[in-house]
Amino acid sequence: MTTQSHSEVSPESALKTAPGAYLSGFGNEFATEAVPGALPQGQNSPQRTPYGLYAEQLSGSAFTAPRRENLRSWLYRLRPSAAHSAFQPLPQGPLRSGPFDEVPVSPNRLRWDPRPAPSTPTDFVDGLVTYAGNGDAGTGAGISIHLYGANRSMVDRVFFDADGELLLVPQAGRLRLVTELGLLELAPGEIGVVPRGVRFRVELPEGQAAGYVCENHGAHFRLPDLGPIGANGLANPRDFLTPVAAFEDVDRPTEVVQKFQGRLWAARYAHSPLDVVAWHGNLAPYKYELSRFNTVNTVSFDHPDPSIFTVLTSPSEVPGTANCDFVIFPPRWMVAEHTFRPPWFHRNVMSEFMGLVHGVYDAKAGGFAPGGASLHNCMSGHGPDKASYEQAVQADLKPHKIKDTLAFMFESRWVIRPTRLAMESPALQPDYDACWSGFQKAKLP
Ligand SMILES: O=C(O)Cc1cc(O)ccc1O
Ligand SMILES: [Fe+2]
Repeated sequence: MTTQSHSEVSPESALKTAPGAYLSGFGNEFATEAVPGALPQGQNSPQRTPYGLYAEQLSGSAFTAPRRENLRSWLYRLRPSAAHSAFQPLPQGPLRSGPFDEVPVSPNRLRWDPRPAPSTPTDFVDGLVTYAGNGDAGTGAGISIHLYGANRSMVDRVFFDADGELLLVPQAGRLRLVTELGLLELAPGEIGVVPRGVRFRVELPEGQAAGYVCENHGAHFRLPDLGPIGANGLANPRDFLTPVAAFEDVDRPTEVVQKFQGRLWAARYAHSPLDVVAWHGNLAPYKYELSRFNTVNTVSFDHPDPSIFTVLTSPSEVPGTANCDFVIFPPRWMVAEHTFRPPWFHRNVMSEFMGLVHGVYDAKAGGFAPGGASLHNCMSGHGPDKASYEQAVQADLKPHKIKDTLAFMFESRWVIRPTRLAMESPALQPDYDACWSGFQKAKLP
């Protein structure tokens, strides 16, 4: 158990915590208290809790889900989170959820330039723009893919997502997520996951930030099985970090915004709801530094399918066929002999949405910029652009390190359907197909 002093107050918010204090491990049963003695011992719901804190169970799975799937935490807070007025609808803005049927889904390969930074004051919630998705938040399947661009911290405003867990992939600017369960600080190169329903405020220590969000409506993200890789490798459990308990005791009115069935709703609280003094359980936010990924790949010839780069997976009910895989293309040595080393041409049944945190992706010599995105849906032919292809077939196959790059993919068993906003965005590249034109015909003897 971790305990902390009540007196360490971060200057930016009234959060009582030791900054950067995390508990390590994936999916562990954690127990943490920001005030000594706040966590009840031996039971979850005593008649009288320590200090009169309010006990609340937050569940992330059905009560009766198998143990492996079962997620819940017990929160001990200054006030019940039930104490609020009615939620009122907010304007819809550019946020969407499934069913994604605003525009006919295109079979074309699509690619977007980075979004320009917002020109008006925009916080994380206002800065979320939905590009694509599948499934339906209401039926617990599929994903929604958003990009965010923000230039101000949320102030007296807190967000939670009733439609799914949020996988955040920062691309520019650090994020400080002040969550009900503690402080999660994220920088580009790291990812964070906030469970469904967990309230949080996003502060921007650098004044601006941009990145990607996968909102997962399906089974929660977990580590993939390793099969013949063995007991270690890829993302190792101990590198996942969950914040220790931290709370703020703030009596200013706070707007709590929730995303519920694709729409935003807001309610007033008389106080900050980030007032959880202690908690225990296995449902909590976590972060992961992607440079910790233990990359496994060929030491002979060819390269395995990119599933070898899976960081987290959200399974569907069909074995091995994910609702969503989060896959990265990290820096790594290329040593394959007599091999075309970049991604080959392929047409896949799974659909692929890609983003780039920094650097250059080895299948695209141009046009795929950090902060941009691409979408290759079920059965669409894609792979190296002409420039990458020509370079790779001529390359001297010495061991070569792919450095200073970080691309990623949200891959799904269901077609990823773009929104109207994405299809009508000026950032949508009209000439993406051209990167595969002009290939020389193969010459038969
Ligand atoms: O489309 C992509 O660039 C991702 C990808 C990489 C690879 O090496 C094989 C298949 C695949 O979808
Ligand atoms: Fe692909």
